[in-house]
Amino acid sequence: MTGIPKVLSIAGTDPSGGAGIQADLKTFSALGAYGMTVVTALVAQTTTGVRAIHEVPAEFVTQQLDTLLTDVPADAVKIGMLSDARVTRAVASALRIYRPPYVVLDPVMVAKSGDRLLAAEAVTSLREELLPLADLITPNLPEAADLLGEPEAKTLDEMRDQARRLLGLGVRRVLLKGGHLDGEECVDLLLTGEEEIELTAPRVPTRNTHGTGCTLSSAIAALRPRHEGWPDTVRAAKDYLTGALRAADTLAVGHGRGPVHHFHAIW
Ligand SMILES: Nc1ncnc2c1ncn2[C@@H]1O[C@H](COP(=O)(O)OP(=O)(O)OP(=O)(O)O)[C@@H](O)[C@H]1O
Ligand SMILES: Cc1ncc(CO)c(N)n1
Repeated sequence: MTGIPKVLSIAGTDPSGGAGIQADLKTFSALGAYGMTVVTALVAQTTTGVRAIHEVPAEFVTQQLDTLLTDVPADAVKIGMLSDARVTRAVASALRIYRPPYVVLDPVMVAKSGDRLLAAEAVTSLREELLPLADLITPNLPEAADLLGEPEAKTLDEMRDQARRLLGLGVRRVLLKGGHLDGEECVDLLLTGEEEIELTAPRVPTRNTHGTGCTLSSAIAALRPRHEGWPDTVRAAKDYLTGALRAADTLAVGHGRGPVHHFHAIW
């Protein structure tokens, strides 16, 4: 496409600015996209964890989506925290109506602090209604295990098997993130149905990793309209994230796991 891509994040909030919709907007701006948002939940959280969640009624999520998308079509959509099954279904129904060209689904379930961001009973709706509408899903290892109803992968080989089984659930492409495994490198696996690609980045020695998942999926959505294909886009997005992680220690935000630092990159 030509021009500036208009990219929509459908997600929850983070007042500390490190994760959720705030991280998504920072990522969109840093990568030269025009950011838009539909809020699914207000979350009282910071670098130390989640204190409370105030859910947005599903009807109001639909109202936000209709109001926005009848005026401004999105060139790409990133979906993050959905909170419950009704919101999940509301988002699925809007995707069927408005058919944005690229849909990146980060199946957010549990925050790094261990707090649930998606009701356990909503996993079925996520799997059955939303997964088939996504062009790419970006689960971490616990999320992949939950979607498959299996134990978490502990090795790269187990990751590969699970990524293949996720494709079997009817999703078009899977980026299985290996950030939770140990090792000097962070290896993610991209399965497109045609190719299986290992994406490797050096593990940045920092405890400031709040918002890595949000940043990666947003970077993919921001970059996809201007890149050739998914492998190219995902590589560029991972490079952006690694840079933001390397810059994380220049920030000193909060008493827990601090956020990554978004700066204006050349794309
Ligand atoms: N210390 C690190 N250095 C480099 N890359 C990392 C590091 N930690 C995570 N990553 C990368 O960050 C991305 C997100 O990985 P992770 O598996 O941590 O996702 P996540 O658990 O969904 O994140 P979040 O908790 O923010 O939702 C992946 O590409 C992963 O490889
Ligand atoms: C709103 C929100 N979305 C996603 C995450 C990822 O952990 C978070 N902490 N908060």
